[in-house]
Amino acid sequence: MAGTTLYDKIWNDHLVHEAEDGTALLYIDRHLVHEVTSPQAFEGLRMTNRTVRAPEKTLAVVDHNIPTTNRANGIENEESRIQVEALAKNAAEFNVEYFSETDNRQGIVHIIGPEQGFTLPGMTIVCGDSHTSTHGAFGALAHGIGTSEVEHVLATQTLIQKKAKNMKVEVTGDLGNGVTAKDIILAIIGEIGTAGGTGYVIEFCGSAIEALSMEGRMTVCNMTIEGGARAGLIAPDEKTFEYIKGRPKAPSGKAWDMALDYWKTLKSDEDAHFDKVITLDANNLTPIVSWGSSPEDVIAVTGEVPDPALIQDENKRTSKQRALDYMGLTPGTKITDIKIDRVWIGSCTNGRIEDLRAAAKIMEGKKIAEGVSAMVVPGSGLVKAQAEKEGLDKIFIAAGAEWREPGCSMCLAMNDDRLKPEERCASTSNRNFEGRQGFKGRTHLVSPAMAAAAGIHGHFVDIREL
Ligand SMILES: CC(C)[C@H](C(=O)O)[C@@H](O)C(=O)O
Ligand code: SF4
Repeated sequence: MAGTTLYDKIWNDHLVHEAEDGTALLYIDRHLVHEVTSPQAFEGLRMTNRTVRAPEKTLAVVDHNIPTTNRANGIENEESRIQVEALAKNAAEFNVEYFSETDNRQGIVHIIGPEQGFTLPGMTIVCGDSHTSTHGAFGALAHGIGTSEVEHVLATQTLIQKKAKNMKVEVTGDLGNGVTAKDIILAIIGEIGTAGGTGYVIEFCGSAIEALSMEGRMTVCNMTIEGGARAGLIAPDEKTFEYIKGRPKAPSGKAWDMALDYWKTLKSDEDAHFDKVITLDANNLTPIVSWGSSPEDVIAVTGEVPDPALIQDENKRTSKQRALDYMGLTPGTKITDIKIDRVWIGSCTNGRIEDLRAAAKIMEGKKIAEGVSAMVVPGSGLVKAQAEKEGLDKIFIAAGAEWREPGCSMCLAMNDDRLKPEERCASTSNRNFEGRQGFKGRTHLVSPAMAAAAGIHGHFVDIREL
């Protein structure tokens, strides 16, 4: 019999029951909760007189709706305010630990989990949020769930699931200068398409993945969902253990040693069976810019806006033509000739300290181009504090960028941070859907260094040539 994959192992270790048709009940180790997808779930518990089964395995935080300036003034938008107030009330009533907007540990849910040592290898981790795949960077099985499932997990600490298939994405070779984790995952999505991972859990491996920092690995796993996969994961190694050690919620003492023994077993067997294997050579990768309204619409910074007329499939041709119209772009335009109006640096994809360092390195001693405005939003209060300790905030401010309070912000524009119609933005986030960053706003997905450089020059530039 063939060996098992990392996904198989975590699955088997959490299987409570499996019905004949393959429907399974999985034990859930960690449940992260935010204000958008939890109100009805808590309401459901209340109506049926239930409690939260394992409050110590549940952690709540506000991130999507909170303002990134003047928090003391409260939230003007009524819908946002109600959601935030509901989470505070629900967390108190159901005894769940809660990071409010005044807590310095507050931040984007997928940034604070790892930061607190709440996210650990080998665990099953869920959250009512699609980018829960981020936590897979630690060798955890982590994915998003819907609000009714949030209620189910709150009440039972289990989840009904069907097993996905195994896909391996191996990234061989080494990344060149100026090419980052963001470019790896954009290239992968460009290759497999937004439906390429449907029905699979992806394990990322290979020398270029191993060489990434934990921050970089989180960037890769974060966007797995944009490739359609259920989850993405990376086998834990010394870097993973090093990152976790000493974090507030990580095990310590004897429990640490025991955990470490277990974590070291968390890898796919040599002879494990994968249903699909994809290989990419990191040496061939370049900095990437998205040109359309789907994360699969990507091209090298050295390239040109593609011509949809050349696409054979009619539906695809029409949809890509529409994307170009929406983006206000003409086929054949050099990517480096595209001028931008805004720069947005942040999100659960690229709002960690390493991302801010990369952006600051480019902006240091420079000024944001005339007519361009830039905003830097740290992913958490702790990222913000660390950045300020390193003086990164001063670099951003001196360059003319705004330095904000942590949250999702203009990644999806649920607060006041949004693009105006037809404004063009170099953004470090993960989705470039129509209207994602504001009504008729135009999003180009890039790495933090690429976003910063576009801000300085007023158009996209190849950071390898700076
Ligand atoms: C609001 C939330 C449910 C949503 C998600 O699931 O991902 C958001 O975080 C996003 O990025 O679009
Ligand atoms: S930062 Fe963006 S992608 Fe991440 S959870 Fe918030 S809205 Fe979703």
